[in-house]
Amino acid sequence: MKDLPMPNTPDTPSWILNLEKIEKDFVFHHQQGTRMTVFNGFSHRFYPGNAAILSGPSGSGKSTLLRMIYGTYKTESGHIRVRHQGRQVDVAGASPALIYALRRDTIGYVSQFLRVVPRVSALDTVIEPLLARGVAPEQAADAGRTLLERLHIPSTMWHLSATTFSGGEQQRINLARGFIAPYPILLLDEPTASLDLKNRETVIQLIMEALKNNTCVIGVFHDPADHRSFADQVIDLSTQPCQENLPS
Ligand SMILES: Nc1ncnc2c1ncn2[C@@H]1O[C@H](COP(=O)(O)OP(=O)(O)OP(=O)(O)O)[C@@H](O)[C@H]1O
Repeated sequence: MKDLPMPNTPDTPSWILNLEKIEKDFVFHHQQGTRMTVFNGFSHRFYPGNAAILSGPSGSGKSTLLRMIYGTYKTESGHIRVRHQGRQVDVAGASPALIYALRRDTIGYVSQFLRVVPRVSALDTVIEPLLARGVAPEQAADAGRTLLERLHIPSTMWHLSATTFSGGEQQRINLARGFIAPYPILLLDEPTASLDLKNRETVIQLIMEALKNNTCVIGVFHDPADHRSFADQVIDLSTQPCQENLPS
């Protein structure tokens, strides 16, 4: 798919992410080809410095939408247009190289669970996104230590692999990794689910700082207090059809 240059005119769109008529089905080949439609022509525009919360009942497609924007799930049809390094690109149909570049420079993602790598220290896990951008290791390590301190991970744990960390500790490593590099778009999938009050407050602070830096934050948060504290808009996905279509 060809990338479009960003038009440099007064009409330049101010959106950072533009979902156009996206469709997503899951097909269960081992169950007589049962097809489940999660998105059926969903469109929405997202803006820099804006926080959007995805809401809707369990199964309405909140995580699926984040994974489609991040390029983890394929989009059946429609477009996921992103402003990336002065160009307009489409995640739907993007090459693996473009997905890699988008994830390095433009779209950050904090999933519900940390993918723990054995024998890699917590600090190295956290600073990897900065190293991928060419930041000097000592500068990256300083930034990593600052974030780990803010998220109350004791310094005695920084050089251990997160394999044996508790669920909440792993989630904080995941958050530190997600917030260490600035991204124009930051996707957060229930990032505060297993955190205590003190750490939840730190995460809200980090989100507010990202918003001030013009990041567009799109997230799933179940606590209405989170919605009130920073959300500019709540997008209700419950109106999206979630249907099972048996093959005829
Ligand atoms: N990889 C997959 N294969 C098959 N079905 C999937 C897959 N991922 C998601 N689904 C289905 O898509 C629907 C939406 O799932 P999703 O996880 O996006 O919902 P959600 O709104 O995030 O739910 P929750 O609030 O429970 O986390 C669900 O019915 C789910 O079973």
